Amino acid sequence: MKVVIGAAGTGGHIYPAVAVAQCLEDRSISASEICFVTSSRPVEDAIFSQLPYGRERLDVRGITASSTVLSKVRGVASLVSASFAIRALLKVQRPKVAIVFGGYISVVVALASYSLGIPVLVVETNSVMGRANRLISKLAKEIFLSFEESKIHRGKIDPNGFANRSGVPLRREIMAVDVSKEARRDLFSKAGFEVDEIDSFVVIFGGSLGSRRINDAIIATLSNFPNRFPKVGFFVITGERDFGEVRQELTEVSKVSSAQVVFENYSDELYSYMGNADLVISRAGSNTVAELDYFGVPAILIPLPNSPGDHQTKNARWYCERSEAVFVREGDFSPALLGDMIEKLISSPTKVFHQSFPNKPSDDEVGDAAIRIAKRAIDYAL
Ligand SMILES: CC(=O)N[C@H]1[C@@H](OP(=O)(O)OP(=O)(O)OC[C@H]2O[C@@H](n3ccc(=O)[nH]c3=O)[C@H](O)[C@@H]2O)O[C@H](CO)[C@@H](O)[C@@H]1O
Repeated sequence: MKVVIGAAGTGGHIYPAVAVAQCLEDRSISASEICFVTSSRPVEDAIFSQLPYGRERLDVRGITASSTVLSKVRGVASLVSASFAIRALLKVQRPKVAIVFGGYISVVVALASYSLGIPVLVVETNSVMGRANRLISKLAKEIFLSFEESKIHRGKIDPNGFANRSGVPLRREIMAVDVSKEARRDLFSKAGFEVDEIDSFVVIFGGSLGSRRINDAIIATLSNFPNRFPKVGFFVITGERDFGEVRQELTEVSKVSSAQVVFENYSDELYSYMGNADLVISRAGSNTVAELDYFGVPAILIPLPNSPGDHQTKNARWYCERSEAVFVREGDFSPALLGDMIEKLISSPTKVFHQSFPNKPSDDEVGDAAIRIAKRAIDYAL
C-alpha cells in the first residue's frame, strides 16, 4: 500500500477521493497500491462495487450533539477500537501518505497515520470546514480547500489553492460525459422515457443518500398539478433508504400526471443525467454544486437544513451567484412554488445547453483540483 485514503459514509466524501485516486493512477501509482478506509453503509457498497481500489471497512458509530449518553459512549468506544485496528494495519502496510476527506473515519485514519509518522493531507470540499477536518487539520502536513469562502485556516493551506472554480476534485468520467443531442436521447431513452414526446428533462435527487423531503415535494407537485407538464420528463432518484416507501406513490403519480415520470433508487451514472438535464432539483452538497457548475445546468437547490456550519446554504449561494439557479429553504417550500419554479426555469429563453453556458469553466480549470492534490501526494509517496 502506498496511499491510504480516509473517505466514508456518503458519496460526498468518497467521490472526490475517487477523483484523486484516478489522478494517482494516471501518475504511476497502481489501483492496488491505493487503499480506501470506509465504513459499511449500503451506499458505500454500491459505490465500491464499481471501483478497482483496496477497501478496509471499519465499524464506527457517529456521535452528534443530540446522541444519548449511552450512544456517545458507544461512539467513542467504536472510534478507539477502530483506531487500534487501522493503526495495526498501517503499521504492517506502511503507506507513504494518508489523504483524508472528512468524517469520523478520517479522524481515525489521520490519528493512526500521524502516530506512525505518515504525512497526512486533508481535503475539505465544503464551503465550511467540517468538525472532523478541523480537528485533523492540526496534524496535517497540508490542507486543500475547495471554496475561497472556506479560507479560514492559516498556515498549512496549499498556496495554489482555489486555482479552479470550486476546487472540488471531479472524477474523470464527469469530464467525459457526452452532451450531444444523440447521446442525450439515448441516455434518457435507456432510462425508460418515450423521448420523442419530451421537450425537457428534469433530474431530481437528494444527494447520495436521497431526501424524503425532496421526494415528497416532487410527488406533491406532480399530483397537485397533473396537467401542467405534458412535455416534460421527470427522472427521480429516490435514494436507497426511501425507495420502498415512495415507489408506490411515484407509480401512482406517473399514472395520473401528463408528465413522464421515471424513478430509480440510485444511479451510478447520475453525472451523465445531470450533464444532459435541462433542470436539476437537488440538495446542495459540495460535489453536487461542483458538478452542476461544471455542466452549467440550471438548478433548484434545497439546502439540507442544519448542515454543519450551514455549509449547504453557502454551497447553494455559491452556485446561484454564478448560474441560472435558485435556492429555496426547505421550510419555504410548497408544491405551487416548486411548480412555478420548474415552469419558469425550463421555459427560460436562456435554457442552457451546457456549452453555451457563459461561465462554464474549462476542463483544465476543473481537472486541476484532483491533479493538484494527487501531485502533492505523489511527492510524499515516491
Ligand atoms: C446528508 C449529508 O451528509 N450531506 C453531505 C454529504 O452529501 P452527499 O453525500 O449527498 O454529497 P454531495 O451532494 O456532495 O455529492 C453527491 C454525489 O453523489 C453522486 N450521486 C448521487 C446520487 C446517485 O444516485 N448517484 C450518484 O452518483 C452525485 O453525482 C455526487 O457526486 O457530503 C457532502 C460533501 O461533504 C456535503 O456537502 C453534504 O452536506
